[in-house]
Amino acid sequence: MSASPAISASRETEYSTRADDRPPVLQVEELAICYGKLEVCSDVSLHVRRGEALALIGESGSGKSVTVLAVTGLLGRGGAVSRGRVMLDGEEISHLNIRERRRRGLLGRRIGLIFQNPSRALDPVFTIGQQLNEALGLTGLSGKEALRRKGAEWLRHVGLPDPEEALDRYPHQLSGGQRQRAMIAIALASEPELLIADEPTTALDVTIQAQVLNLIRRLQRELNLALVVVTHDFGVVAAMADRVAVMYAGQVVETGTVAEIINAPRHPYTRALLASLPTGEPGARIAALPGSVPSAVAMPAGCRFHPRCPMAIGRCSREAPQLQPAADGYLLRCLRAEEIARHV
Ligand SMILES: Nc1ncnc2c1ncn2[C@@H]1O[C@H](COP(=O)(O)OP(=O)(O)OP(=O)(O)O)[C@@H](O)[C@H]1O
Repeated sequence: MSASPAISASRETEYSTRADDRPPVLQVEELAICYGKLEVCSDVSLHVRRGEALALIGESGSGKSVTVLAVTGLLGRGGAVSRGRVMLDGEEISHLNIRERRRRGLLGRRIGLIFQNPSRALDPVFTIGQQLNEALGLTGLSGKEALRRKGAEWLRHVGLPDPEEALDRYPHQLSGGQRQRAMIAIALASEPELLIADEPTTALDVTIQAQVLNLIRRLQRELNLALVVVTHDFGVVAAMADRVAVMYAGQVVETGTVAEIINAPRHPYTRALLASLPTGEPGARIAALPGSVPSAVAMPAGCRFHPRCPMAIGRCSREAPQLQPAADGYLLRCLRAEEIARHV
């Protein structure tokens, strides 16, 4: 029996335009990404609207970071989009080089970035105020006093104590949590429409993580931003997102609302990921997921997850499943989707 027809991109488009006539802020359609001849992502489709937060989740090596790098145009040496499209507000941007992206204000201006490590994102030789000024300048704001006033306002917005004073500080004069807050202020000061947060709290102390997650979520809602948050942590998904795209081996394997994915996951990979979380109950056993994500040089034939899948049958090693609608707005990539649906 053959696999179902490839419909991922068209279905993503169909679903994404049903509820709201405006194009999504970000729409990624059947994206493939190569480094040299190596295809590290081969079929990524997702979208996010204004006021909505989408989490990208998957184990290390599943392709989350390269997907957001392709969106920002920062794939680096040898990296390129080889198929598919990235659309920002309905305009295709996948083919634009860095110079053209800068000219159109895509980097920093329309797409804000929050990285895992603020020390890498902040420039150590400039004060927080100077770095805020650069972002504010992108909105057309000018004049020393106006910039200072607005800069302090942003630092107050992200909860930095003594915002006026913090403007004159260098990054190394702030604590880790404060640096992360300053980076968030700088990312938002240019008033982007899309905010991308790649593992935004992994480098922070556990006690600070929840505060920073809450801050990003609050600002995303207040500013009605489209947010893509990259994580390997279902706690972050639950705290931050409206919808989730689960990635495995360079593909989206399941996408739906947070409630659908966390309460009633259908893909065997998502189920295994959730089953491997500690429950907190004393003596509870963790069902660990055996094996690891295959590398791009040794991608299994058929379903990429089949060697690790507890539900795999013969055809899973031969047929490559497509991302299919399993319910309204809910997409699943599994050859056994219908059987699974009967048991949900
Ligand atoms: N610069 C690069 N050159 C070649 N291959 C790369 C490069 N960057 C990433 N890859 C490959 O792309 C695949 C996806 O990697 P990616 O970093 O996107 O995964 P991830 O899901 O973000 O993992 P992590 O959670 O560890 O960041 C991996 O197989 C990785 O080895």
